Amino acid sequence: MAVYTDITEDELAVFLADYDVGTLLSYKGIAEGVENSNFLLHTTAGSFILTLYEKRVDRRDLPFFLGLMEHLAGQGLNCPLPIRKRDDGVLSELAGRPAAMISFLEGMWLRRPRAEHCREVGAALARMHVAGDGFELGRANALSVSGWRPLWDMSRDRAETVEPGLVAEIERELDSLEASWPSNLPSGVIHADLFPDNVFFLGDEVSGLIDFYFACNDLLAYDVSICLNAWCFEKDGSFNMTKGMALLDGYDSVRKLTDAERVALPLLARGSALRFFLTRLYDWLTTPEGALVVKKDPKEYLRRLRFHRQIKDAAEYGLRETA
Ligand SMILES: Nc1ncnc2c1ncn2[C@@H]1O[C@H](COP(=O)(O)OP(=O)(O)O)[C@@H](O)[C@H]1O
Ligand SMILES: N[C@@H](CCOP(=O)(O)O)C(=O)O
Repeated sequence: MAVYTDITEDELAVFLADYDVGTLLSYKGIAEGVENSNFLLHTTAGSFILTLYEKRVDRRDLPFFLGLMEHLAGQGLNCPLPIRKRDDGVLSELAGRPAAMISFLEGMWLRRPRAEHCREVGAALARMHVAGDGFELGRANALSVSGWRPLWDMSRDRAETVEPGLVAEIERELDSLEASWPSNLPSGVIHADLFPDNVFFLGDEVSGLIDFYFACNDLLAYDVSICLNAWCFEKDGSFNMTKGMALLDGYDSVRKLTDAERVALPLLARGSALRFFLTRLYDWLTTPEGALVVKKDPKEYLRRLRFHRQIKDAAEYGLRETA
């Protein structure tokens, strides 16, 4: 589910009066998503997504997220375009929440992506990295290395209920990552959550990227490692090297990874596996039973983290030698 805040037709009519989007024909809540409340609106001018930003989104970040989508769309990337109000602003308020409308993208996300889709995603990620160049606003990544220990501290006391021995293992991992995390790799605007549910396809081609609400400035190759984690493991937990190769080839076809990025990839993949493990662990331990949100299994990312620890060279992900 992701309709935490419901809206009435009357509230919506008042909200829409600030926009030049024709007359409302219908609206409905969208069940998918985790963070915010989303509605699909049909008006005489077309289809739109209305998002009410919920408590985990800091409203001070909204100009970055909305400005970024506008910048990327302006660079030709297929992503939602925030709809401007009559007064030219993009941010509004509805039912006591910050709210915005963005353009509706056609397509659907793939439940069972294949290697050719991974190639497409790699290329789309690289296009986003290139398109992000020149975006004038900045946002630090609260979920990078300096954010992991505070996040862990919020779950630490109950972590062993998930798996005995976890406290010692995660503390060793944090010590190791904190001591060796790179800072001198190419950086820029990253999506930071480019999971299959945030990439739309029409047929076998990417039709759009959505959900920029974790986007920030960070290492570009960290974003690549997030995609390796999110796209290239099978349901049984095994890494699919064909998918890894396709994703990295796709990325390289648009933006070549530097030698330093290639060397750092296993370390970055450990970090990104830990990042999703930690947020899932927190949600796992704090989401009340019976809540309508689907809890994601933290152990899935613990297994990935353990896998990456064994990797000595990015060639094991399918990364080819540079020509
Ligand atoms: N621009 C868009 N065009 C079409 N559908 C969208 C768009 N943005 C969001 N959606 C729909 O809303 C769902 C939730 O959006 P998402 O941004 O992932 O929410 P959350 O940030 O709450 O996780 C998506 O899975 C998709 O079905
Ligand atoms: N991709 C994250 C959770 C964030 O969900 P989203 O619906 O905002 O993409 C995970 O899988 O842990």
